Amino acid sequence: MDALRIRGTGKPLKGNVRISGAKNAALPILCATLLSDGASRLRNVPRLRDMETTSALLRFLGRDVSFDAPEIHVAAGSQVRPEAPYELVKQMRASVLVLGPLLARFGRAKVSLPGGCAIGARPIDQHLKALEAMGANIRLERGYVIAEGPGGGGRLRGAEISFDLPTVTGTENVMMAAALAKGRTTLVNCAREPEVEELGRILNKMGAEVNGAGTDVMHIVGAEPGALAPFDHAIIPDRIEAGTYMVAAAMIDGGDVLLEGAELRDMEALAIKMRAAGVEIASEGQNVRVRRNGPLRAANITTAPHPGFPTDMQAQFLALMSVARGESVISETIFENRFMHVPELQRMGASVVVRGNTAVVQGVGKLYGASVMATDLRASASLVIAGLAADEETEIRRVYHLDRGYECIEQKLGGLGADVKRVRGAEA
Ligand SMILES: CC(=O)N[C@H]1[C@@H](OP(=O)(O)OP(=O)(O)OC[C@H]2O[C@@H](n3ccc(=O)[nH]c3=O)[C@H](O)[C@@H]2O)O[C@H](CO)[C@@H](O)[C@@H]1O
Ligand SMILES: C=C(OP(=O)(O)O)C(=O)O
Repeated sequence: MDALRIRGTGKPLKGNVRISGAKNAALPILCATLLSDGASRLRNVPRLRDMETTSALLRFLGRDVSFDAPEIHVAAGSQVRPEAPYELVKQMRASVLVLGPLLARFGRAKVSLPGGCAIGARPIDQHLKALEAMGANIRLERGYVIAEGPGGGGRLRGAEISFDLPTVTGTENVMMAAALAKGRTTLVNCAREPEVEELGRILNKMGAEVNGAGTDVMHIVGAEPGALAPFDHAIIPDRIEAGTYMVAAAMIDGGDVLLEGAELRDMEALAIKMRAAGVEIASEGQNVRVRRNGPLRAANITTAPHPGFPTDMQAQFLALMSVARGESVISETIFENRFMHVPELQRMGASVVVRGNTAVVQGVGKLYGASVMATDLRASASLVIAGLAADEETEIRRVYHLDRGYECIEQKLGGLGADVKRVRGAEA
């Protein structure tokens, strides 16, 4: 397994970094290609393990996929197998996003339950409840969701659905199902993430009628069977990757980084907290400038669905607060087990106490390089960020988590002056 070695140079990050396309936008959009035949082209796709996994899944389902980053081409193959096996789903929970499109398009789907993961249980009851409201018959058997359209494989019908809580992939799954359902679907209490809005744009490009994507109420009029068209689309920038570099730039006084192609509009909650901590954040044309000039102040955050503070930035912000002046309180309200980075950051000298869903961080003057273990994607990112500001060497093991979500991280950080090396086949 690969590891990353970071030598803390004490020097602030400086320079430009290009932000890649958004992983969490590309995933549902790739699944939306199942709704039509013909050849779709997706541009600005990041070179990530999750994109490889999705390509493998689409191939398994019978699609012809060629992935040559930053483009993916998907075309209909000769046969369809509406089944997502455990082997692929366990590598990436977002594989569950094939459920809605398969069911809507082919009248049936068999998709492995994703199972629990490091950050929480992550049930999919809201996805299933909504599809049932659209007429699907769903049963769980031997770890699989087995779903059929009404009357043993018929067409889903539009419905009125109110989610018990805003779920990102749940909203996306149901949007794709509604895009081919008969009649009109109303979705209430939808997730409002920019990636959901982006999926709405794609479905409209394909010929469905989606209104309100990006707000909490959506109306979708399904297209007739066979009427959705393939698409050509460039993915929006990855706000979580951008946010991660924003935090990295602020770790050491004097940091000055231009995030090329980042969209500040999608990162307001983070930017406000960064400014409260004393970091300058401003749009510069199509880019975002991050500058730290002076001490960092403690700031409290509470994660919340968009437009609130993103849970996917909590670990990185906590790493930042570990070197700020004073006490900050970090509350995680989305996932029940998303402080896995804390014990590793403690090994590096961070002073953090976790009680339930809250972490209280006392900023320290210095972090120390250590051997640490990545446990999930964003936890890994927080360890990288801490390693930048630590003395001597930090070795981060199990970087495969990081490779799910950060394209060329060692090159990108290297371009900003950091000393980061990948060690192939390091001890697990
Ligand atoms: C591929 C992708 O886009 N992943 C993102 C997506 O994950 P994902 O879509 O899995 O996260 P959700 O928005 O569904 O989860 C939000 C909360 O709802 C709960 N829940 C969800 C569905 C359900 O049927 N029942 C239920 O109880 C979850 O356990 C969690 O507590 O949104 C998360 C929250 O912003 C991000 O951290 C992930 O990076
Ligand atoms: C949790 C994440 O991804 P996933 O939903 O694919 O696990 C993430 O992107 O931070």
